[in-house]
Amino acid sequence: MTHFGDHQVSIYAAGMLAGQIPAWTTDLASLERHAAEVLPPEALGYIVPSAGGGLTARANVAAFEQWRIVPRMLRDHATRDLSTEVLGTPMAAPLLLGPVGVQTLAHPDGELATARAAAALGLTYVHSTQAGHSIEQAAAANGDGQRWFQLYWPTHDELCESFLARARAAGYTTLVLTLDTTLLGWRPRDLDRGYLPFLANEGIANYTSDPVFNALLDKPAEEDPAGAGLAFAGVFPNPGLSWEQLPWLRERWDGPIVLKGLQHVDDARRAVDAGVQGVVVSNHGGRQVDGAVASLDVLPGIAEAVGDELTVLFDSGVRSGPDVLKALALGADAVLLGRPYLYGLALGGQEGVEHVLRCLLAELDLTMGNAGCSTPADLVPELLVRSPR
Ligand SMILES: Cc1cc2nc3c(=O)[nH]c(=O)nc-3n(C[C@H](O)[C@H](O)[C@H](O)COP(=O)(O)O)c2cc1C
Ligand SMILES: O=C(O)C(=O)c1ccccc1
Repeated sequence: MTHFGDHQVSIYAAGMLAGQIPAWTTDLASLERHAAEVLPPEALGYIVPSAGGGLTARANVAAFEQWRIVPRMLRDHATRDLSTEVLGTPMAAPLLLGPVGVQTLAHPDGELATARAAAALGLTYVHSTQAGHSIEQAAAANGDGQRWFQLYWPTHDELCESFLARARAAGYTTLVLTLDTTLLGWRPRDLDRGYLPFLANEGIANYTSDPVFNALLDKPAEEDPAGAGLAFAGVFPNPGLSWEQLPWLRERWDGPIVLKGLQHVDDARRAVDAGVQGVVVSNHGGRQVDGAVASLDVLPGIAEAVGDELTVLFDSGVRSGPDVLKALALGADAVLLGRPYLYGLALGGQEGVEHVLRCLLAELDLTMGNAGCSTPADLVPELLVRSPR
């Protein structure tokens, strides 16, 4: 049982008694501003912005504001327990570190720092296909921790099989198949800078550490980074994917499969028929379809349609403990965090990631307690009312 609130409060209480203030802000909403002060322009320009004019990214955050918590009183919450189990994976809290590519842009330790932070807090690390460190390196950093692998399904079957075999061998238990990025979205901030990390061989470590990928190259990646970048571009976009291909993947991965990026109830119903175990209701943090519906707005409908048959995860716009509470109350079994932990990574590597997670979990724990809730099972729709925006 983990009392994140007590833990965090005691850390800061001890610090305050010693006349210290925390190294970084505990106000997660302002983390982006702090990270912006330390991140190089390319990194900042890649991580922070979203597709188009940012309508969906803003809507994701704003959607949480229309839901308000109705705290309940005199419900003993002296003993609180945030722990849960999702698809057989034990979690200290219903929060995963979502798959984010190219974390080496934020900090040289990149995914290694994130995988270590996740393990230290008993949370699940999700390794991106676009990571700056390889499947095996991140697994070693994650150690005894819990880890899932996110797949961008390459157009090259043998490469896909190789990724799956490596992930399985390195102890990743669940496969997260991302469906919303078969083409990179229209991202003016990257386009205007003429910058894409992959062409500079940032974020293709899983590929350049793969024998099948390397066999596609004329020269080793170290000798010809541009060639490796182009070879990546030859296998990455996969707009031809369709539901008909899912059985192929199902046959090649014997653990749970989660489809990430669903926004429509009918797609969630098809996921049930496809024999997968879960979905992530997500619009990729607004980085793909600008103008897409806010992710939280479609969560209740999807949870109602498939919540009894599939594990329902959620991301896009989670910025605080109360946000996690709201997503769970609206039907999510757990949420994935995106940009906020990247800001922590930028500020302080592993410690920075841990700081963000501790703050978020402490705020969740304290908010739950003050609302009269002791466990994730207490987070039900009746805890919320809808207020005008
Ligand atoms: C810099 C960056 C890189 C990302 N890379 C991936 C990725 O490789 N695979 C993936 O499935 N999602 C990726 N995502 C999307 C996240 O998994 C997640 O859906 C999104 O960040 C959630 O929104 P939030 O940032 O508002 O929390 C990325 C997001 C960011 C910000
Ligand atoms: O930038 C992203 O959001 C992302 O998911 C991605 C997709 C392909 C290559 C690199 C990153």
